[in-house]
Amino acid sequence: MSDDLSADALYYHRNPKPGKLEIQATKPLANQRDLALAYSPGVAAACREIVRDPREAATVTARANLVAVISNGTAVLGLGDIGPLAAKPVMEGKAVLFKKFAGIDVFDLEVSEKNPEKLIDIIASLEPTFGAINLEDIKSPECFIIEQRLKERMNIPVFHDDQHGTAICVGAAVLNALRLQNKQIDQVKLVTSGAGAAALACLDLLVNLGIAKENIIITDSLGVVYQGRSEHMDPFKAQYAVDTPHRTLGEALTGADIFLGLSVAGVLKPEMLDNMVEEPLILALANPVPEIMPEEARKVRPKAIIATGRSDYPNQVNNVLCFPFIFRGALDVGATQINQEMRLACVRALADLVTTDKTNMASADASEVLANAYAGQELEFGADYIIPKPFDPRLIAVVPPVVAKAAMDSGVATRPIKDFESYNQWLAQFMFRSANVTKGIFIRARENPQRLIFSEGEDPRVIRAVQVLIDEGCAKPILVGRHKIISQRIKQLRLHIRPDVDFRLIDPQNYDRHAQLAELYHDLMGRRGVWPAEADVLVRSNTTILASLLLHLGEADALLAGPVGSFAEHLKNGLNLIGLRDDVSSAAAMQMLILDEGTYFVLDTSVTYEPTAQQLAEMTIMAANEVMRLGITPKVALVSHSNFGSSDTPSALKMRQALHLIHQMMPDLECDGEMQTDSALIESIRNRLYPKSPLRGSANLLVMPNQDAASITFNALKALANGVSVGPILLGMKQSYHILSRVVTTRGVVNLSILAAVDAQSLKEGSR
Ligand SMILES: NC(=O)C1=CN([C@@H]2O[C@H](COP(=O)(O)OP(=O)(O)OC[C@H]3O[C@@H](n4cnc5c(N)ncnc54)[C@H](OP(=O)(O)O)[C@@H]3O)[C@@H](O)[C@H]2O)C=CC1
Ligand SMILES: CC(=O)C(=O)O
Ligand SMILES: [Mg+2]
Repeated sequence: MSDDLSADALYYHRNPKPGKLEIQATKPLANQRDLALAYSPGVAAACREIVRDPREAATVTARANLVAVISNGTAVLGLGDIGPLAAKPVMEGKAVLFKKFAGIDVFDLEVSEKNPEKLIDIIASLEPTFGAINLEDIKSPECFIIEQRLKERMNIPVFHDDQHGTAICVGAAVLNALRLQNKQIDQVKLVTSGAGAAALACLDLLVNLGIAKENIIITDSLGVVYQGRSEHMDPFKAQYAVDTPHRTLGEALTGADIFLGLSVAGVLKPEMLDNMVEEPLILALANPVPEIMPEEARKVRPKAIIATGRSDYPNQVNNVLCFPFIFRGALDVGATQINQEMRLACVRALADLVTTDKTNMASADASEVLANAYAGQELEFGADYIIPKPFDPRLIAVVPPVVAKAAMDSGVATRPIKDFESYNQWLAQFMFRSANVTKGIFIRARENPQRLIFSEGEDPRVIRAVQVLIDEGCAKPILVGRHKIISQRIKQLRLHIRPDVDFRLIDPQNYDRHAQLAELYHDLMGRRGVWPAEADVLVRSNTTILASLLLHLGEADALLAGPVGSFAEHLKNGLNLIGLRDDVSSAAAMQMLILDEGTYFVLDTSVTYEPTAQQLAEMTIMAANEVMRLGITPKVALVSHSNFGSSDTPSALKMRQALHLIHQMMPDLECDGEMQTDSALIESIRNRLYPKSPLRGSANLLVMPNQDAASITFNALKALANGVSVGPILLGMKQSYHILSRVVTTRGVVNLSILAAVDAQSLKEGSR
């Protein structure tokens, strides 16, 4: 490791707080009442519930989502027996990976105990605390016995990551590499460096996948493990001892197709590669430094496929690709073990993710996240891409469901999943934080798919989003754009939607209705200074105008303008050609903001610069109805610099008047004001100022006195609190007309599209 990387790593671990994780409460603990619920006396109710039925531990404690990462520090990475204390950074690392990639909570437990019997007793006694056990960096051969005995004793999954997590990733990499090299698995010769936990488990799985045992030679710190060797042997190594004249790694590699290194740094010398076939597969997986550096191997075997355990080279074969996702699937069905069926399902899912252009629930927008995360890297199945990348957001969507299914089919699931569609939607939240909030909208959009017209149909984000909408069955898209460009982009993005089959395509360069639409445009705009000749030019050149006219004619149910062009320009077209609802005097834009603390809405970020009290009241009612449509109960605060009449500035008076109007227009709405933002969000502060406020808990819809306040608040919250936004949701238009922002992602297009679809449905049903 370079001195620079070491220094950076130490800085990373030390700042801003020592270590990599902390515990966070998931429930409020702000007052006497919370204390009574969380702790004595209320907590006793939860205890009694578990006494009544132990399965309730999964509903009243964090256990079902809690994994123990346990090590005694005897085989830490390739650093050897450095002890449990020095192993702690690695275990904290595993913990944060579990959380980051799969939302699983972990306690890392470094145990100072080398005696297998005692360690087994210690770990077995932890069963009440955890939903599963991940053993880590425990040396062989003890690890085999420890795992086996714990599996027998415990009724929760026990998984030795260095064995099975590694084996699963190696299995997927080998299958894909052999496919590229056009080699049959039962014909290849494999040699290991290492005969420990990881190596032997990989071999067990590879034999299961078809490698012939007689084609394997294993080597350890003493060289080849041959039949008859007595020194430094154990029964686990002995299973792979072969009758061979070779005694060294170099000799053993003669004619070998695969080198599998799970030992220590630098043991594979370049000259040893001369003995291998011309196109070998070199898996040099020791961490942090591999058995051979890829550039050295490449000099001797230029056609080799090379993988390491590191993230700074292509083909990172590392168990991080497996453990978060296999545990997610196992925990979600309450599996009592992680068995071979589940492991094989995981191998296939990892291999397929790279080789198959498979569409899954969120593939098209997930691909954009993947492409952005690995900008500039080749993500086409090939010698430098045989295994998924750790930040591939599809892993969480694809692996847990197949693992869960395998657990159910093999009879080890205690809480089988009944509805995989909902489960998939739930998993999507790990890829996209908005997924949990929008899940109900997806379902509604799918019930009655609407015709959504996209005026910028050539934009890659729109094309990807259309793929998702079609895969999800939630819309009948219409794209405005040049046929040739859209077809090319579909191909470049490796999507599978077909123009004129899966979606309607309107090519403005080859459209026979320009004259008719130009006349309509002139009819609508003739008294606003648009001449017939101009109408003709605008309809031909401005796709938002063309799409708006089709929406006006009822040939589409909803329109998504942008993401090219300014919000103001698109809004102007919408107001001109679609117009406002009869009962409102202006439109408004609401942003949804998803933060760790919850989901909030901010109004009006982009339309009316200085709304009147009447306009504020109208937009609040529209916004509250929209929030309800999302399945969330609106709790409205009219925010201000003034707190319940503490100031009589024009702005404070305006908010008070707006409140008065809202009470008249929608008496049941939980709404109060004017108040400062902290009073709006924190009930205890509000209670000190005005305990009789009808608003309870935290407000979730913040109505701002003007556009500056709304825009500033929204952007500050989004930036500082790492928020995800959905919007702007345009309110008040006569038809479902929405505007995509210039910086929108594919997921953002999908989200606004389904909101637009549901808006169109409500319009048809007369419920908005
Ligand atoms: N990329 C990945 O995802 C993973 C990589 N690994 C890496 O694999 C390696 C082994 O881990 P693990 O199996 O858990 O540890 P173990 O302690 O169980 O096994 C280590 C093995 O390496 C062998 N070894 C040690 N020194 C040499 C040497 N000089 N020449 C040849 N072999 C040697 C040992 O030989 P002996 O039996 O003679 O003592 C033993 O067989 C580590 O580098 C680890 O980082 C592990 C898990 C996952
Ligand atoms: C990756 C891992 O678990 C190891 O190197 O031990
Ligand atoms: Mg490990």
